[in-house]
Amino acid sequence: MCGVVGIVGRSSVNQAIYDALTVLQHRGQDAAGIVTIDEENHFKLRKSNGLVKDVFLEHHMQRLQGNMGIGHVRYPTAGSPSVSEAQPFYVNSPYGITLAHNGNLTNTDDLREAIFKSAKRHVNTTSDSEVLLNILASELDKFPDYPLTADNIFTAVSAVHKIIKGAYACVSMIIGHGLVAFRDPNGIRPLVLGRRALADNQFEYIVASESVALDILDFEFMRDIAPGEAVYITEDGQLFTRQCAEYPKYSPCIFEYVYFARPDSLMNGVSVYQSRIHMGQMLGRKIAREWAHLDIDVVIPIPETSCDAALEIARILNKPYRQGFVKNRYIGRTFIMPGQVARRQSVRRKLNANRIEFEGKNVLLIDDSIVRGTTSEEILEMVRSVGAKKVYLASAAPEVRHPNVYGIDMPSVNELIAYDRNVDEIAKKIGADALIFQDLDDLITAVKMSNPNIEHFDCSVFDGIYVTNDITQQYLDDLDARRNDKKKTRQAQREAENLEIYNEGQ
Ligand SMILES: O=P(O)(O)OC[C@H]1O[C@H](OP(=O)(O)OP(=O)(O)O)[C@H](O)[C@@H]1O
Ligand SMILES: NC(=O)CC[C@H](N)C(=O)O
Ligand SMILES: [Mg+2]
Repeated sequence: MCGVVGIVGRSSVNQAIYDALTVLQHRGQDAAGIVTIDEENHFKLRKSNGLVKDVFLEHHMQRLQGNMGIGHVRYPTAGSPSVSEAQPFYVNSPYGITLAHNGNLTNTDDLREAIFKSAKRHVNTTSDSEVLLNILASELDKFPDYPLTADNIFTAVSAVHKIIKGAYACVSMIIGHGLVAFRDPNGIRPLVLGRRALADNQFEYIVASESVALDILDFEFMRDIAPGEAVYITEDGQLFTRQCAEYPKYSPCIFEYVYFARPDSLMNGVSVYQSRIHMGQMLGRKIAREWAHLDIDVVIPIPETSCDAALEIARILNKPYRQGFVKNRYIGRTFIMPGQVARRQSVRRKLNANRIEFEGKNVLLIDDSIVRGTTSEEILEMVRSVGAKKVYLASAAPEVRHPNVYGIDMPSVNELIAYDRNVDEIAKKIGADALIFQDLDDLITAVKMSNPNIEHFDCSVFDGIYVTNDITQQYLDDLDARRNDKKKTRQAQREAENLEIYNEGQ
């Protein structure tokens, strides 16, 4: 679930983009990149594998000159984790274009072949995002006159919408023009628009995955970019917007609210924090209904994402809420780590149980979701070892039983703990005395409470319904074969020394 940002400013944007990426870090921990356009109309690019704080050293920042730029934090969901697939990507024709992408395309193989045949474009990596950039470039190339008009650019985005499938929230820059951002017709991945007034009543603009990036940079939140909509901000700060999809349909990914997004973000008119409070209310009521016979001493969240829901559950059950785990603040998110060994080890290093809260007690542990079961299995072992009597577990999301194809790296049903298991079997595997999941209808209600206008969500990981209508069993089988954990580990070793054609240096 990567994070993207783009700024069209009136002074240097390097530090602002860096700061935005630090608050989008929770969306991708594997690689980071920034590209700016300097005074001489040259792209200045720095990207590499690693966290934002490690990728950009002072000399890189000094080189990232210019008043316009885009940035990316990566959580790989297609291609390889090699540094050559870190973003933003660059193509030199037409004009020079760079692009950063959050999401995942579902017809990449066809597109790769088609773009080679139709436009003789060779895509040198296995990244879906680089294919996307080449499709956009090829559509922009169809207009003979320079410079491109806003109308040309929107026509190109409309064509892109017709050609590509899947999830995409993109920021892009075209030399001599400005910044272009667009969101797929289902609005699966988030994208927001903001502005900051200058003394002369002109505006600087920002586009970002989450509104938290606007907050910390003192940009005013204008609105979500609509599904299918494109935004074009010229280098001198003129804003153009247009709906470029024929049939846009709001279907945001519900897992953003469950886990991915920061609670202080506002997304599709819904406060992520408030949606988690509502998830806690719905689940709390279900627990009160179905577990009245259980003797619960204390409610304890498994940090960090579940804390907001857990507090509400404790309130509804009228039980004490306790911070039973201490989280190591220097360890990132476990779920978005690339391999199972790393995920398992990092749960241990990240969370430690406070014996005093567990010894001799019947505890109700709350997590926002149980996906592979890595966290729950480790945690259950841990709390037993510090003397918990009975351990009950509740998940603020329903059972995850289907792969994700839209930018969450869950390619293989066999890696999902709820696949082919009922709740009792999952409880047994995890080692819980009792286990309860949120109902999907309740989860949807919880998120919709803040914005009833959203008619539909992408809930594919829970119900197996893919909003792009193009996902076949064959596609899922191929995805599994290509991206399951074992396969990725082998690929990472092989790709480690891949050539970095476009990277400007260390
Ligand atoms: O069942 P699993 O496969 O373990 O995945 C689910 C867990 O992973 C996430 O935590 P993570 O540590 O990534 O981040 P957090 O600190 O934001 O909770 C999520 O919040 C669950 O705790
Ligand atoms: N999670 C994402 O948004 C990933 C973007 C893109 N598919 C990549 O793998 O780089
Ligand atoms: Mg967690």
